[in-house]
Amino acid sequence: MDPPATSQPQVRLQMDDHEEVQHIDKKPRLGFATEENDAIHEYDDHDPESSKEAMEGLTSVFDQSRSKRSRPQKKLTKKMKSMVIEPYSAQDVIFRDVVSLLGQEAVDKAIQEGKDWESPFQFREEVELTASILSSTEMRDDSLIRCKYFGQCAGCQYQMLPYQTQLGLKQEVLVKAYQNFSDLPQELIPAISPTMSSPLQYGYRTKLTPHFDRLPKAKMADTVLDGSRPDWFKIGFNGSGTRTVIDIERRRRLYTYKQGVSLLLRESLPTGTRPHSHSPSFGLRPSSPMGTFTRLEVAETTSDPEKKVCVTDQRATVLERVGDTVFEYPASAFFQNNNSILVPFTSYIRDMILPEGTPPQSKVTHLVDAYCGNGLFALTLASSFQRVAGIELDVSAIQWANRNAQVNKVSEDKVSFIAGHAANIFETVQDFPRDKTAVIIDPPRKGSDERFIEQLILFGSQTVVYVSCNVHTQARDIGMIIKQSEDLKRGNKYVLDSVRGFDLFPQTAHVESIAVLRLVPS
Ligand SMILES: C[S@@+](CC[C@H](N)C(=O)[O-])C[C@H]1O[C@@H](n2cnc3c(N)ncnc32)[C@H](O)[C@@H]1O
Repeated sequence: MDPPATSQPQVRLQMDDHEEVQHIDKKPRLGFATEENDAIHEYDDHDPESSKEAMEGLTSVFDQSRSKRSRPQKKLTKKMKSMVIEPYSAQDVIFRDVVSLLGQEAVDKAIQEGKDWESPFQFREEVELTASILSSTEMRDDSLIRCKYFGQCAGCQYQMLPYQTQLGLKQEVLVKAYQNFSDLPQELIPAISPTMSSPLQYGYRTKLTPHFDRLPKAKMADTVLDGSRPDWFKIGFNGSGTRTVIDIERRRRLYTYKQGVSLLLRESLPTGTRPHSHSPSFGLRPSSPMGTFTRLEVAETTSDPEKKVCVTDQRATVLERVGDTVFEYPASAFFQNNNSILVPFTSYIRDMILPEGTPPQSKVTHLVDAYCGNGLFALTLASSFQRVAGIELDVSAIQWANRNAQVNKVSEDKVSFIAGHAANIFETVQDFPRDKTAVIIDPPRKGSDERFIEQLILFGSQTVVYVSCNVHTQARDIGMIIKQSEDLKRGNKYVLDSVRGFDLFPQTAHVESIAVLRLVPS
C-alpha cells in the first residue's frame, strides 16, 4: 500500500494507551503491534466477566469496515476471520491511526485487494515504523532512567522522558481517544485538561505480580527442591516485545520453587493493628492454591502502624488508607494501584460533583457509585452526601465494602451496598432526587454496556462522573450517552463538561481518565 504523497509524513501512532510521534521511514505495511510489551502485570482489571465477554465481543475491524462497503467479500472472508481485532484494544487504536494516516479509501482499497494478506509479515508482527522523535535527544533524557532493566523489561516504558513530557503525552492520548472513538463532533468535545501528576513517580505501586516460568517437565525429575535456586529459574516481568520472563534481581531470597506462574506482593499497613482482621500471615502457605513458593521472606510485622509491610498470601487481609478512610480487602482483590494519588483523585471527583459557588438549593446531595468494588468512592466521599448507594457484581467485594463502611463508622442509613449488575442500581434509588444526584461509573477496561447506559439515561441524574482505565472505551461510552440522551428528546440531554487524565501509572504509557457529564436543557 502506498503512503500519501508527502516524502516523510508524520503519524501519531498509538500503542495501547500511549501514543508516539513518529516518522514513517519506509513504506508502511499493515500489521499490528502486540500487547506483549505491556508489562503492567500488577494492573488488575478485576472483571469477572472479562474473558468470556472479551471472547464474545471480538470483532474484526475489517469486518466492521467491510460491512460499510459494497464490495465483493468472498475472497477475504476466511482470512479476515483469522485476523480478529478486539475493539478498543491496542490493535484497534493503531489500526485507526493507520487509517487516519493513509486515509479510509487507501485502507479499504488495500483490504479489498487483499494486499495486507500478501504481506511477507505475519499477523501481529510489528508495523514497519520507526520512532524518531521519542527516541531523539529532543524528547529523551537517558540520565532520568532509574531502573537498570529499562529497555529490556517491558514495564515503565517512559523512564527516559521528563515527567512533564509524560504528562503531556498522556493528555494527547485523551485528545486522540475522544477524536477517534467517541464518534462525537469536535465541538461537543471540551479541551482536554492537563494530566494530574502523581505525587510519587517511582515506587508507587501497591501491588506487584512478578511472573516466573513453570517448571519444565523435562527438568522436573532433575530438580531437587532443597531451597537452592535452579540455574534456569527466572522471576520478574516480561521482556520488551516478548513473553519471556526476564530475571529481576531481588533482595529477598525465594526458596523451594514448586510450580505456578506469578507471585503476589502487596503493600499494606500492618493489619495486626486492625480489629477483626484476618491473621497477618506473611509468606505463602504450602497449601496456597498458587502452590508457588513454600517460603518467602517479606517485611516483618511492625508495631509502627504507619510502616508499610509486604503481604504475599492472597487470602490475607490488607489494609490501606485513603485520606481519613481505611480499607480492608483480600490481598488478591482489586484496589487502585497507586495510593499516593488517591486523595487528589477522589477529591477531584468530589469537586466536580460539588463545584464551588453552586447555590445550596442546587447542590448534589445523593451519590450512586456504580461498579463500586470494595467502596473506594462511596466511602471516601460519603461525608459530603446525605445518601450513597453502591453496586458491584462481585459479591465478595460487596461484603468488604459493607465491612469497610462499618470500620469507618458510616451508618447503613447513609451508605448501602448491593451486589448485582450495575444497571440494577437505578431501581433501588428511585427515591433519590434526580436533580440532586450524581452517578459515578468506574467499569472494567471493556467499558460499560448498553443495558447500563440505557438505565443511566432514563434515570437522568444531574451529574455523571465516568472514571476509566481505558480511555478508548470511555470515549465510546461517553459518545453513546450523549447521543442517546439527545435522541430521547425528553427536554434535557447530557453534555461533556470536562475530561482529565490522572497519572496513576507514572513511567508507563497508561493513563486513567475522569470525564464529567452534566444534564442540561436541550
Ligand atoms: C475498575 S474496577 C473499579 C472498582 C472501584 N470503583 C475502585 O476504584 O476500587 C471495576 C469493578 O467493576 C466490577 N464489575 C464488572 N462488571 C460489572 C457489572 N456489570 N456490574 C457491576 N459491577 C461490575 C468489577 O468486579 C470491578 O470491581
